[in-house]
Amino acid sequence: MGRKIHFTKMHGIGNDYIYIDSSLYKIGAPNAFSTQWSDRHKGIGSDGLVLIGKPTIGGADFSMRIFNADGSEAMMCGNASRCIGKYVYEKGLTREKLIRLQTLSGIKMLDLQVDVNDTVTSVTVDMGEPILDCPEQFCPKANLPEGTFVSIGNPHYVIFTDNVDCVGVLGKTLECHTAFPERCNIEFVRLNEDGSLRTRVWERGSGITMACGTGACATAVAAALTHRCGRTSNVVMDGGALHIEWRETDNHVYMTGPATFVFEGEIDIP
Ligand SMILES: N[C@@H](CCC[C@H](N)C(=O)O)C(=O)O
Repeated sequence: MGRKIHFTKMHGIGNDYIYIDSSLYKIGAPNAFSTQWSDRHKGIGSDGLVLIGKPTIGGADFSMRIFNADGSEAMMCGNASRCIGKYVYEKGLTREKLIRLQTLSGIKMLDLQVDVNDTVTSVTVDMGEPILDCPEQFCPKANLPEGTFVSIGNPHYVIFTDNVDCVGVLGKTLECHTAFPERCNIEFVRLNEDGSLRTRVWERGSGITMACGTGACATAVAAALTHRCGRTSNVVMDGGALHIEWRETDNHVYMTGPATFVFEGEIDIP
């Protein structure tokens, strides 16, 4: 017999996901549900599905699993991490403002900024250390535009170009390029006159999205490595901006930005 489950739609500067408290429901086939529910015509409409659960390891308060719109599971999601911080605090699942989130890429610390009305206005996420080594099978001689590979829980290839709108033409081809055996998220970036970084992103498994948190971190790291910026920068994506700091003292990347509730609903599952 079918049942109804409660979901919450949230976005982080336009990167929208369906959030489900998986401690309340058993979601047997999250990959298939992500594809079905993400459909913007026949489903709820989103860039993917996020399950918020109890941690399965010590030292964490909550856990996150993130599925792209094509059903593939990712190791990490920057925008969803911030949304989870707002979700667990404002829905009363915790009173803590420092939250340890278990992800497939390790435990991430969320630092919530809360106003006098007890509303979470922004969240800073310690995204950990960037990994700059290319994947083992990466073939530098492959026919790729020049770019910088940065992994920050998931893989990104950052291309500096004046024409960031080529995301629609090149994104899919580069995501699935033979240089990236596990596919890749692709960022097209232009340095603005004010020093900010205008970025358009093609996400592995979801296509063009309005923003990508890990993509913003990868962009900032690539810009610092190539001396286009210092160690702090504002990354401006289609849906808004994130502040990124690649801290010298611990080599960690810190991402700060908002998180927003959109609506709540119920959906039938078999
Ligand atoms: N939107 C995310 C990243 C989601 C996963 C990515 N598409 C992948 O497959 O690696 C973010 O905000 O970081």
